[in-house]
Amino acid sequence: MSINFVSIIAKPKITITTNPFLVSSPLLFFSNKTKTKPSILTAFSSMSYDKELAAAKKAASLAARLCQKVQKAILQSDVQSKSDKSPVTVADYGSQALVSYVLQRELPSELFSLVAEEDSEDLRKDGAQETQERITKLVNDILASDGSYSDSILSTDDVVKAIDCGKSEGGSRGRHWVLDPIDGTKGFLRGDQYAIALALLDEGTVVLGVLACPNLPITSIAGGGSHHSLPGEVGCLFFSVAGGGTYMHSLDSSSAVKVQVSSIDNPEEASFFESYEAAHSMHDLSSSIAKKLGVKAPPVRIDSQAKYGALSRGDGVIYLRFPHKGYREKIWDHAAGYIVVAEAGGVVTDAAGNPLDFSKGRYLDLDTGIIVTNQKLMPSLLKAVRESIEEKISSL
Ligand SMILES: Nc1ncnc2c1ncn2[C@@H]1O[C@H](COP(=O)(O)OS(=O)(=O)O)[C@@H](OP(=O)(O)O)[C@H]1O
Ligand SMILES: [Mg+2]
Ligand SMILES: [Mg+2]
Ligand SMILES: [Mg+2]
Repeated sequence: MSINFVSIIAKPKITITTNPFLVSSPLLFFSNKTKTKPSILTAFSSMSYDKELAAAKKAASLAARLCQKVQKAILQSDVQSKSDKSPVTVADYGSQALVSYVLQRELPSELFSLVAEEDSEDLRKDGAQETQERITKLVNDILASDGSYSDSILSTDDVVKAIDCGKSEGGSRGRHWVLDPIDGTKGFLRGDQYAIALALLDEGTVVLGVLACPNLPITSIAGGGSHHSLPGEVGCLFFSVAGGGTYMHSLDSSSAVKVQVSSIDNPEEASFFESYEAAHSMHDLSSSIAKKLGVKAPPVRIDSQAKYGALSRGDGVIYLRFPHKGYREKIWDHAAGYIVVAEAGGVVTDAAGNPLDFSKGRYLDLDTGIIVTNQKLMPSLLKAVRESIEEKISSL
């Protein structure tokens, strides 16, 4: 059953559409070069983030459970709605509230700073009380099912406050958690891929990342260009700490395996990932780059940072992302994916080969786009990217 998006009628208040899980408002839709030096990495590798990692894994796993519950209900509902703008659902809010709350409960002694995608502006408007209550019930139900914090049941006010903890500006000083409560909301609504993406910045560097991908198959998706009707067991959690490698386990277990990016160095054998949504990345540009490189396989289009997770375990070798002119990338769309790939031996740069700099606040300032591959393929990929961009510019 396909779920389309809700058309946005210009009402300045929360639009609870016929789909009770989709919350949207016009305002909300608008809410939308520094390499990790080896010396810094070495310094971090001797630093322990054990407590933070355990808290982040717990937070992301519970948020994944909340999203799975809502996605099941969305897909069982018979609602058709439509929009060409960015959607938000009760699961985005619920996931953000849950992660914010769990991190603060698990790490009570730390100064808490969270840079996250959602805020409660629209939830505070007239008519949004019912939505607030639905989100609060979801959060309390997940906490109760886990048996955590049975001493406290959250009020709607607690939930709204937990969401609003995500307003931090981040930056190059101190520690900041970085969260995308549902990355790939459009994929989530289609029943496809999405991720709960949580990272920790320490002095401007990503030092920890957890990517929960509830719909990603446990086994490789290599060779499968389709994101639909995924067979077999699904639900993966990737996690990395700087200097410690990347690991993955099923969302239903905690027995982790170390993952590594593909070592393929012949582009003819390489496959590449790109956004499912053509509005999020220029598919014509990636196709010209792939052709120049000699890539034979068609692009694998999947939503969200699940692309970084899949690449970190070698399901594909290249990820190309070229937003249309004027779009500014946000740090929560890449921080967790970046460290998951980097710690698995991959390289993530902008289109000019500059490392991504997560220390500049809520946005990433970068040249043209983001490219990801293994160390061996990066030089030829950069050359193909440069040439294709030059050709595109001269053809305009
Ligand atoms: N115009 C435009 N260009 C580039 N990127 C955009 C654009 N609009 C949105 N976004 C962001 O894309 C996030 C979804 O990630 P992907 O693009 O990898 O997924 S998808 O395949 O396109 O669905 C998506 O993340 P979520 O909002 O968390 O779903 C957005 O932050
Ligand atoms: Mg969004
Ligand atoms: Mg996102
Ligand atoms: Mg999101």
